[in-house]
Amino acid sequence: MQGFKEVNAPTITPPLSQPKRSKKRHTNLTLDKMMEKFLQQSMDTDEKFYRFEEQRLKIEDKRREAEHARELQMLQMLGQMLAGISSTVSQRSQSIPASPPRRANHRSYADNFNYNAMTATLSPPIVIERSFSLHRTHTLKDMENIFQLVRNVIPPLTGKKHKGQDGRIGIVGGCREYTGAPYFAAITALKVGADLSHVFCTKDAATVIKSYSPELIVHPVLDSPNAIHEVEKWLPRLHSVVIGPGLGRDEVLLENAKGIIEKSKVKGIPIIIDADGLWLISQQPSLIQGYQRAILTPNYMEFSRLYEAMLRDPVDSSDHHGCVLRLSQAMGNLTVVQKGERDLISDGEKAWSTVVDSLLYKDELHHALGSLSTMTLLTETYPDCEDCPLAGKNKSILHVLFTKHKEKAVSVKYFCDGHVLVCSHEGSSRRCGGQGDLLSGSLGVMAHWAFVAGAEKTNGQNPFLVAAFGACSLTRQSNHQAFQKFGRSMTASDMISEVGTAFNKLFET
Ligand SMILES: NC(=O)C1=CN([C@@H]2O[C@H](COP(=O)(O)OP(=O)(O)OC[C@H]3O[C@@H](n4cnc5c(N)ncnc54)[C@H](OP(=O)(O)O)[C@@H]3O)[C@@H](O)[C@H]2O)[C@@H](O)CC1
Ligand SMILES: Nc1ncnc2c1ncn2[C@@H]1O[C@H](COP(=O)(O)OP(=O)(O)OP(=O)(O)O)[C@@H](O)[C@H]1O
Repeated sequence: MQGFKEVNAPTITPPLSQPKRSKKRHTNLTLDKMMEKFLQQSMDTDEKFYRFEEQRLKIEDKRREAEHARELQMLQMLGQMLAGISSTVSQRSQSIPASPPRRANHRSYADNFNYNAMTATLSPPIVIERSFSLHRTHTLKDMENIFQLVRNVIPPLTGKKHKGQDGRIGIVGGCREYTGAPYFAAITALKVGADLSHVFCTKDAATVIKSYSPELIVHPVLDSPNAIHEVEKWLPRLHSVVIGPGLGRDEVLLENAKGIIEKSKVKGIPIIIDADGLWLISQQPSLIQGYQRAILTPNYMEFSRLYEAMLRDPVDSSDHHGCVLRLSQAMGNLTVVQKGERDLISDGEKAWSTVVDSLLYKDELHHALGSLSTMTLLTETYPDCEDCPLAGKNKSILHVLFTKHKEKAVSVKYFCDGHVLVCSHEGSSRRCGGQGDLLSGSLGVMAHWAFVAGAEKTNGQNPFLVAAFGACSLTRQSNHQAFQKFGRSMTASDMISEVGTAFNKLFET
């Protein structure tokens, strides 16, 4: 009260002539009125304040709604994108602006999509990441990205190098029956750009192979009693070994090849396993299982053999991508190149994609991701996730982590089929023998190049995937060029003559 009087003192002017009592009454009346007035003013002010506050909240709500709608829209885009990917067989058609690579894990592929910048700062950001298409198909831009990674790992030709620096490759194979295969692989390695190419073969194959080419260094040791030791002596000088072309199935030779693989693993040398080397692996997978510097290059037959040995199931002909992925995983994430009409390449890595959001309510989330009909809820156990409305979808995997009150999804993750890189570069319909040997020889060189190039050159990606893509496209391009010239009479030797120009066409631009 005291404060009230003081505050209002200047407005009170009681008449001086009035008796004390009535003056008091008058004063009381005035005070009552003033009190009433004050209360009224106070109420008005409060009302004004609340009206203003209400308006402010409305605006805030609208802003949130708009933001929310934007985020929902983005999730829908994601849904459409994934639905498109799973249903499209020939062309991926998104043209989402790529931001600097943001990898879901250390192996995920280029062109990750990061929508961070598209989200407002007021809400926790939505992050949609997807690793490089490594899925069914690629846009031209995606393909160009991988070609660029291959180009990055090719060592420049300079006057400062000495012989051997650009690659010393060993081919383990060549027996009485098969002399062409190791020759094709070894000469291709040279034509691609290796400096030295060694062939470790049996005694009776050696002279024949030497007669094909003076460029090759041929060691007639593979059937000698101390074969493993003889090859081991050379291993410190080799950058990679290709095991299998023309090796045959002789028990002694396979046993020696096994010993060479073991010695190479100890030295950490990249190993490419092809042809009869794959036969050996399908008998004893543990020999190479888990050695991630190995690349397996099976044709369809070799792939089936290995798949059945590892997964105890026949190949699922309706899911080639999944089979390649599973075989690679079963082998401990080795790089697998399944050769064929389209070469399928995988290191078994799955690509996590993530959507993070704190605004989406369950039903909205369900709606937004409704088009992800090819997805499955990840069966990871999140305590708050059991009544997730997205459960039961098939194919890829999704996990949703709700807040404590199960109202808002704070984290959504889905998963693509995994990394399956497809090389469908144009080759030809000619299927003469020896093309796989060209591939393994060129892969021997490219695996070394990519391996030593470092993560910066491969954009942090698995160098063996980059090498495999490079070797597959080169083989197919050589095939294409040779077929243009020779048609049905084209042979592996004709392809070898094209390796140089094919290489220039693809990589020296
Ligand atoms: N000039 C040389 O010296 C050359 C030597 N070479 C060397 O020969 C060795 C053995 O190699 P490989 O491929 O013939 O043996 P392997 O895997 O047992 O196949 C056997 C049978 O499997 C089938 N088949 C094959 N591919 C298939 C496919 N894609 N899709 C479906 N089926 C397929 C086909 O069966 P068919 O159709 O005859 O019934 C085939 O006959 C090895 O050391 C290699 O390096 C070669 O490099 C060539 C040049
Ligand atoms: N149907 C096809 N169409 C186009 N290219 C193909 C086809 N099949 C295989 N290729 C290409 O030929 C290359 C060799 O694959 P192929 O299946 O002939 O290997 P392989 O049987 O191991 O060969 P090799 O005769 O040397 O043992 C692969 O890189 C692949 O790109």
